Amino acid sequence: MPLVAHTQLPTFQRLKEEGEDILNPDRATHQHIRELHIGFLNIMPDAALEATERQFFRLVGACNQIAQFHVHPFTIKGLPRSETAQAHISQYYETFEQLKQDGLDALIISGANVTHEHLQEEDFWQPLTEVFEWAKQNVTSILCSCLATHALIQFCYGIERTRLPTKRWGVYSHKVIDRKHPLTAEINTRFDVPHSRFNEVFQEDLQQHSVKVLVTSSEAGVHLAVSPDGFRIVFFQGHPEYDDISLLKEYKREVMRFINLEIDEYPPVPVHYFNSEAQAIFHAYAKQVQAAQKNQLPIPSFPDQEVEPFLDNTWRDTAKAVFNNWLGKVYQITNQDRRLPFMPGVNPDNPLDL
Ligand SMILES: CC(C)(COP(=O)(O)OP(=O)(O)OC[C@H]1O[C@@H](n2cnc3c(N)ncnc32)[C@H](O)[C@@H]1OP(=O)(O)O)[C@@H](O)C(=O)NCCC(=O)NCCSC(=O)CCC(=O)O
Ligand SMILES: N[C@@H](CCO)C(=O)O
Repeated sequence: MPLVAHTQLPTFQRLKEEGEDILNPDRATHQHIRELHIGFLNIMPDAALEATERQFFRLVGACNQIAQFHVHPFTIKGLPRSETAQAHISQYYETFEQLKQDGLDALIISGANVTHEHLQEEDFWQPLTEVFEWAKQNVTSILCSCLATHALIQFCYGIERTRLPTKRWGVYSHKVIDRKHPLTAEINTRFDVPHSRFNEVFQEDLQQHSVKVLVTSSEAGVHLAVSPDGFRIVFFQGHPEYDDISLLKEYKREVMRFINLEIDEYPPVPVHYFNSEAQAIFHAYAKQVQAAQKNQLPIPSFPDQEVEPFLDNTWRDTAKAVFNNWLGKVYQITNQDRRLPFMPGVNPDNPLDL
């Protein structure tokens, strides 16, 4: 929540010049205080459906303890769903139709699993672009994670993602390259983010289309970027929402695929994620698995519980800070009527007046 410049203290002016959010007393007394309504389009596969819900709800809830947030989960057609997942959706999710009528201040779109070579061949492509088309006109800002980022970058700017020779998988160090942008204001200038993807969109391609790149990693590429208007679409290529154990679960899935003879090579570990103790445990486990296979003995169970105490979360604080900046800015410019994206006087082509 922004500071109110309730006196002439020079610090207010100085901070304002540095880009800090400072409200003048008149604006502060006339602000229409209300709750924020955030849509959450969950397109993750069944196994991660509820974990992903928790991750994004947690980020929204934990980023700011003062404002009130209503998060509205919904999904789209074109994704395979088990009976259990479908029952969960039917019981607890809202419909896009209803949300269109009620209005949203912000929209989060999760990552997804893909099965086709080109994103436009996925069954969920058309429904996803329908949500996006509506949100672009009616929602103050849309935040996309990983696959949603790839899909919307393709849809908006015609940039197709590129398949990487090996999966980008691990926890990577990042640097803020635009320290003036309100999304990166007052956050750590170097911080970690998990990535988990076979594909990438590149900084030069984004910049050629005037997409503003804010945070990059020398090893993992772009993490955070915004649409040319500076705010209306926020792109995350990494997964700042991941739990401490999310990459461990993905690693376990890959090892299980090896054990079940679905892949030929024992999977590599996600990089910069396991410390030396955890790596030693997994190194020993890989040897045990391969020896058991060779000698046709029972496969020892995966040592996840042994490893869990060694896992660190080195990304969540910054993830919360970015979310807080994002939702704070949404609040400052959204209309009192939640069906309208902007207050009077806000320029949709440059809503933050950058
Ligand atoms: C890795 C798995 C398969 C693990 O799921 P499993 O059901 O096997 O897990 P499990 O070991 O049986 O454990 C079940 C418990 O763990 C929780 N759990 C499951 N997945 C979790 C996760 N990712 N993070 C944290 N917790 C998780 C469950 O809610 C459940 O908790 P309770 O028991 O407490 O209820 C899943 O998480 C998954 O499918 N992840 C999504 C991977 C993915 O498709 N990502 C795409 C995004 S990547 C992208 O968008 C770009 C794609 C690209 O470009 O390549
Ligand atoms: N953007 C509004 C808050 C939401 O009603 C204001 O600043 O008055």
